[in-house]
Formats: sequence, C-alpha cells, structure tokens
Amino acid sequence: MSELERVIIGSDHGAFLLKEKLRAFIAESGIDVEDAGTYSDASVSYVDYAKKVAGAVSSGKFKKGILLCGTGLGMSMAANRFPGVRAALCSDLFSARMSREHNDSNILVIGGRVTGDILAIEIVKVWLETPFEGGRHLKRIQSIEDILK
Ligand SMILES: O=C(CO)[C@H](O)[C@H](O)[C@H](O)COP(=O)(O)O
Repeated sequence: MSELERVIIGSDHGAFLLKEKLRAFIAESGIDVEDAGTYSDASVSYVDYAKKVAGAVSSGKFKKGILLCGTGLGMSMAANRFPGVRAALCSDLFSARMSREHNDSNILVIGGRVTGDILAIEIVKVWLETPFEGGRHLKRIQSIEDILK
C-alpha cells in the first residue's frame, strides 16, 4: 500500500462476514482501520451503519470509508446524502480504479451478496492504492456539491 491512511469500515448483517475479512486484510496491510460495526450477523438496518461511516467521512474525521451490505445499493443511497461524500458502488476493478482517478470517491461500497471475497479484497486494494488525478476532474467533482445549493 502506497498511501497509508486511516479507514473506517461498516456493514449490515448482509455483508458482516465480508467486513471481517476486509478489515483483517486492511489491518494486515498496515493501515489503521476503525470498525463501525455491525458486530454480528444479527439483522440490522444498513442505514445506521451508512450514517456512522458517511458521517465520519463527511465531517473530515476520516478521509476514506468502506461500506458493505447485501447489494451495496442501500448503503450507496444513504451515504451519498452526506455533504462531501462521494460513495462508489464497485463490483469490478476498473470501476474501483476510475472511481478514485476521476471521481475522487471517498467511500467504497461493495455488495457482499454480489461480489466474491477474493474480488472484494482486490477491489479494496486497488481503491486504496489509486490516487485522484485532479485536473479536469476537480471542477466536476466540486460541482456535484453545488447541485443542491
Ligand atoms: O442494499 C441493501 C439494502 O438496500 C442490502 O442488500 C441489505 O443488506 C439487504 O436489504 C438486507 O436484506 P435482508 O433480507 O434483511 O437480509
């Protein structure tokens, strides 16, 4: 990993086991990872965990977050309500890389019932390692924030 940063990770029950695997992978990579839950496979609402992780990124406490649920859809919808959050649902390596290079995504979302564990780990690795390109993309991502002004 070239870019050592703190990361906050959260999931609902639909991706609890994947969260445990990704958390271990991130920690083994030497990156400080905070676990926002959930802490078992008991049924919970993804919204509560989206709020924890997206809130922490939106406030600037964490630069990057990872959210996981069954499909990744509910987490994406909830996380992208937070100012400054650019949550990207990725199920392939190209999208993960482009979400960083072009969109400066600050939350990666993966569906644990969609994406296998090995691919999910590769997606996390690419996402954490890929820098934002800036340039022509900067104005575009800034203007996302202007939409609701
Ligand atoms: O994206 C989601 C919600 O929109 C997730 O897939 C949830 O994990 C899923 O809805 C949970 O479903 P369950 O039947 O309650 O396990």
